[in-house]
Amino acid sequence: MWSSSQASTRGVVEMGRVEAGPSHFPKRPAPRNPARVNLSRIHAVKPCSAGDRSGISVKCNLGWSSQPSPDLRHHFTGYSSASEAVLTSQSDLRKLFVGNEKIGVLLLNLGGPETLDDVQPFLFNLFADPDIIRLPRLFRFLQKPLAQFISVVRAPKSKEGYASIGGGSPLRQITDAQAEALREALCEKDVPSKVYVGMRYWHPFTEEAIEQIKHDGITKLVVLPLYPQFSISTSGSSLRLLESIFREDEYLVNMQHTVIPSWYQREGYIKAMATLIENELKNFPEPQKVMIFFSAHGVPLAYVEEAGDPYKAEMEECIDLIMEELEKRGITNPCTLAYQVAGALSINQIWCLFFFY
Ligand SMILES: C=CC1=C(C)c2cc3[nH]c(cc4nc(cc5[nH]c(cc1n2)c(C)c5CCC(=O)O)C(CCC(=O)O)=C4C)c(C)c3C=C
Ligand SMILES: [Fe+2]
Repeated sequence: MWSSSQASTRGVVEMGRVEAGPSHFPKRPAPRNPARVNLSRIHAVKPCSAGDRSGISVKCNLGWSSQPSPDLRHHFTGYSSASEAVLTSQSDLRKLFVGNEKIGVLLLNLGGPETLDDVQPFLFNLFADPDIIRLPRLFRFLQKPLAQFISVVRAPKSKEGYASIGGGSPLRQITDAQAEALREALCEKDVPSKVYVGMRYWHPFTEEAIEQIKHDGITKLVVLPLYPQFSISTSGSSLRLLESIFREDEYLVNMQHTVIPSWYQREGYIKAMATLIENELKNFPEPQKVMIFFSAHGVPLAYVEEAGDPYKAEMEECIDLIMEELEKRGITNPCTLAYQVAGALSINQIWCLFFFY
């Protein structure tokens, strides 16, 4: 059941419009004491009215209050009880109906080149994203030429990396497997749903997934970025794109939808991470003497310090939770966290690049 305390916690999301741009981020770190939010408890759904063309609204772990009006609490409650349908195959859409509703889940991810020939165009898409390379307003017209330049320069090094892991990114395959596992799990919970994959920078593009969602006549959509922690450069970028697609589209604006902006604090995730570490430690002759080294992707300092990106705070809190879980299991190893060099480029670094090449 919905309660006001749940509604004001992190991860409880109200949808109707996506507001994922940096300008919407409060300039403070994410609050501590996260709530463990259950997917089956998504309740704060705000349908868009026909007149509301503003897209999707993410009331997320950024400390915004998300008090749904009482009549909106019921939007998802019918799902588990009303689902007589048994979904046996993604393609059998007749079995997707729950009452009069067809439920979809859209998994968002980065995407990756599938072959070495894809590397340069993939990099172009990535660097053309203003959430990855942020240029001052005056220089925005340079975004695409710059993306072309950097992608061509970067491609040989990137190709080496992808060649060393078999000639392409495994991300599509892994994400497809996650989608199928999620579909099966939802089916077992009597929530037959179709699960879509929308990548930001390579196939299947988010736009392609959205076309499929419309074609399938989905009436309720859950949007789940596959990044456990929220960052402007990852989930934020995908949600911002989604916002622009929704804003332009009558069908989507009228479709009920909800977003899970981050899920790093979910019990299942924390326990899974702890189990991975616990099992890995067993490979050492003296496990208690091992330092646990967490390696996270870096993001530009300005995102965290100026735009209020909650990524660093969420990452550190996530690690605290994993370490607490390990402690409960009697594992008290020391740990450290390092951020990999963020590829993000500031305008100064871009000038250096031009100068250097
Ligand atoms: C240039 C800026 C970049 C920022 C900011 C950034 C943030 C960021 N990225 C991930 C996760 C992944 N990134 C991946 C590839 C990748 N990322 C960048 C640049 C930035 N990332 C580049 C140039 C590339 C291409 C590879 C390369 O040339 O090094 C991937 C791999 C995708 C795949 O092919 O499977 C992931 C995963 C996070 C989590 C993040 C911020 C939090
Ligand atoms: Fe990246």
